[in-house]
Amino acid sequence: MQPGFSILCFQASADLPFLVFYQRKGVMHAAASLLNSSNLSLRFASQTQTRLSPWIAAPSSVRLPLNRSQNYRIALPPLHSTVSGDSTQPQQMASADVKAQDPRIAGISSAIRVIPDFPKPGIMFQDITTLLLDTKAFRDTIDLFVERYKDKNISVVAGIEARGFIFGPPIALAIGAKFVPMRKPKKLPGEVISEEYSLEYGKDVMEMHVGAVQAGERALIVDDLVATGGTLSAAIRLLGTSLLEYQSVKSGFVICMVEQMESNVMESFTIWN
Ligand SMILES: O=P(O)(O)OC[C@H]1O[C@H](OP(=O)(O)OP(=O)(O)O)[C@H](O)[C@@H]1O
Ligand SMILES: Nc1ncnc2[nH]cnc12
Repeated sequence: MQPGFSILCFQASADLPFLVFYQRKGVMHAAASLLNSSNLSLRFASQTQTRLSPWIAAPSSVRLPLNRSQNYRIALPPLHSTVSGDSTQPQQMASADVKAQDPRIAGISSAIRVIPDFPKPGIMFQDITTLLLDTKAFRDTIDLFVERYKDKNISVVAGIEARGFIFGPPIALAIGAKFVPMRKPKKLPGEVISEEYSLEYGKDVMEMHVGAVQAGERALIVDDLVATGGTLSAAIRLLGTSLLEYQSVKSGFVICMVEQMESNVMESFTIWN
């Protein structure tokens, strides 16, 4: 697996160039655009390019796995980050990946041990415990996200159990946000809201405390890896938000920047409170 880094930006306001992120028949699709605020551009796979906005030139080199039964715990192809000199020209995105990557990303990628056939044959397990032993790579991972999000008015970092609990809190502290755990069922003692999501065999549930996030807050969701995207999608639904941005290193270290849309989310949070 090659090292990679990606940012997906999801439309939440009219003035932000966007990526498209959607699910259809259980398949997660994504397509990339530019982030005008940061001069970062990116590319990402789409399996249904015809559904994208016409000016989005979605590359075909990277694609998300089709479904969990096919790919659960099988490593994703790398995602690539790029730097664009002119983020006002989204049509240039497809050729922008010739630009330099952040040099820290290769170190982060190589610090993640890949274990074939764990926990079962055919699976390339991305073991982030080796990255945790490498203080530079660990710090670089946190720094990458902190640098990107420190001035984005984020008030909530939500970490997905369990590995999001490792990377979320240092990011939260560094950007001055609170940390909210998104837990497996029956772990949280207070009143919870729940979101069910599909697993390879059957379903699972993710929970968070009612009142942990208030209407109108802007949140990041942190996890170490996207495989099928089912976990991440459930976290997004749980926050009741509209995804703004999704950022990952290698096949992992996911961050979603989410912001509530006026239409339905605020009512939902009011009800929870
Ligand atoms: O994109 P998906 O197909 O949903 O898979 C990604 C999820 O799988 C892993 O967690 P896991 O469920 O293994 O739990 P753990 O972190 O507690 O080991 C990983 O940390 C993500 O949360
Ligand atoms: N390939 C993978 N490596 C580590 N954790 C995972 N969770 C789901 N797929 C995984």
